[in-house]
Amino acid sequence: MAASASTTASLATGLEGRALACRRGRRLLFEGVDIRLAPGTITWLRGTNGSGKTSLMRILAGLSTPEAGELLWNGRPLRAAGTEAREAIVYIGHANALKDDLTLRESLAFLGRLSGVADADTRAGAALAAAGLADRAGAAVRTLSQGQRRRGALARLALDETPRTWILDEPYDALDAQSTARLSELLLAHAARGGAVLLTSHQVVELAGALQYDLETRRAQPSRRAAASV
Ligand SMILES: Nc1ncnc2c1ncn2[C@@H]1O[C@H](COP(=O)(O)OP(=O)(O)OP(=O)(O)O)[C@@H](O)[C@H]1O
Repeated sequence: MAASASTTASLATGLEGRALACRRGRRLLFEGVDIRLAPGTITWLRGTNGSGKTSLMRILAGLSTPEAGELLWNGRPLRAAGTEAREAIVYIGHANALKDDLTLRESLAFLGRLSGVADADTRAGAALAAAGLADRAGAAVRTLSQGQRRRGALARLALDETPRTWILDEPYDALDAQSTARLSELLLAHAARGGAVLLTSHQVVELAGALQYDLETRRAQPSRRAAASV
C-alpha cells in the first residue's frame, strides 16, 4: 500500500526543499523546485550562469527566504529544528566565511565551534596541516592568496567526521590539482560515512555515484560525471 504523504514526510531524512521558488527583484528565478539531500549522496547542482544555483543553495542553507515552498529537516520544518539543523548544515559560499582579521587557525576554529565541533582549536591545527597549510595557520586571513583562503575554508570539512549536510558553492574554484584531488576524496569519504553533499562546479571532476539536479528542467538523475563544464 502506498504511504500517505504524512507518513512519507515523517520517514524522510536529511534536508529537503519542496516546491521552492525564488524571486530576485521582478524576476522569478525558479519555482517548483523539489530537491532532497539524502544521507550518503552527492548531488551536483547544474544550471547556466544566473539560473539561481547560489540563490537555491542559500535558501537550502537557511540563509535566505524562498518566495514559496517549504524546507524540511528530517521531515520536520527546518525552522523548528533549531540548533540541531544549524550545526548539521555547513554552507561554504564564494566568500568562504573566514574572518580577515583573525589568523587562519582562529578563523577555522571559530567556524568549527559554530558547527558544534568539540575541541575545535586542536582540530583546526590538524585540519590545516592535512590541507598543506600548517605554515600559514598563524597568518592573518587577509594576507592569504585566494587559493589559500579557499583551501583554508574547505579545511572546515575535515574538522571532524560527523555526517553533516555540506552545501558547497563552487568548492573547486581556485584550487590547484592536488587540492582538487584531495577535495574529491573528502567528498566521497563523507558520502560513504552517510553525509550529504550539494555542490556546484564549472570544472570537470570525477565523483563516482553522484546525482545531478538540473535547475532549469527541475529534474534529478544519476550522473556519470559529477561535474563537468556547464
Ligand atoms: N541580492 C541580489 N539582489 C538582486 N539580484 C540578485 C541578488 N543575488 C543574485 N541576484 C540575481 O539573481 C540571478 C541568479 O543569481 P545566482 O547567483 O543565484 O545564479 P547562479 O546560477 O549561481 O550563477 P553563476 O553560475 O553565475 O554563479 C542573477 O541574475 C543575479 O544577478
